[in-house]
Amino acid sequence: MSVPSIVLRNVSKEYRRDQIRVPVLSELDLEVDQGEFLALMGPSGSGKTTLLNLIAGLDRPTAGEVIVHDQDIAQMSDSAITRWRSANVGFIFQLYNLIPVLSAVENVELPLLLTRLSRRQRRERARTALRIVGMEGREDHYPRQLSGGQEQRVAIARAVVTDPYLLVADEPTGDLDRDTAEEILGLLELLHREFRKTIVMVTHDPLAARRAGRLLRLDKGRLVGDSQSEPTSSLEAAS
Ligand SMILES: Nc1ncnc2c1ncn2[C@@H]1O[C@H](COP(=O)(O)OP(=O)(O)OP(=O)(O)O)[C@@H](O)[C@H]1O
Repeated sequence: MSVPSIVLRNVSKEYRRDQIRVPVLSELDLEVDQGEFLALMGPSGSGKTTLLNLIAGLDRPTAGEVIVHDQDIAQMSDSAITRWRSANVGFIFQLYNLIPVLSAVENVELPLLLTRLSRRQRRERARTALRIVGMEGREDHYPRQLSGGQEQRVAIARAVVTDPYLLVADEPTGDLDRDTAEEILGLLELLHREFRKTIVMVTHDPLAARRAGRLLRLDKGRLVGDSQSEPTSSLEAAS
């Protein structure tokens, strides 16, 4: 069961602003097992989003290796990494990032435009994804007609519609009230438990972090803690 699917070895990341080097992550080692649900916490500016972007192949380290399923994604060409990302990673953001002029089902279909699926197959898959996140019957609604929690459900459907093995979530409940946040966390748990998705979630919310199987803390670009949190069993919110 504990097969590391993501391995970061001696990873450092710095940005350059004008001539000034801004070190963000330093000599970081991390293993994430296949099917693990990992939460990342830490003060603002500690490098959480930077680390998430490296894991998801959105950015490259300045030094070190980022090995995902035995491939060093830091060494891939830009086009290879784009293909890899669209097949393997689903993204969930704090502010949902839905396209306002597209309906729920059209938003969910977007990642499938890069595949060879027919229009009909795309629509079918998008409907299935919406059903899984509890949005059956809302396929033709536009984002402005949905609540924040419903928008996030649609965004999660869009993240899973290509059946990626990895979901990265950056503050997925940051803009939601407590009850809605719990529903969204229940949905992430469902995807983790029932669909065996590996999930890496950045959060400032200790209650959200507790839903994950493991919690890591970043401080000034270094991983400072590694604790098992108590998994919860509330799947009812997603049913
Ligand atoms: N593209 C960039 N160019 C230059 N500096 C950057 C860039 N992206 C991030 N940084 C800097 O890297 C540091 C870490 O940023 P990051 O967004 O990873 O932190 P974070 O822990 O996710 O913060 P928050 O909790 O506020 O979202 C910050 O000092 C930020 O200003």
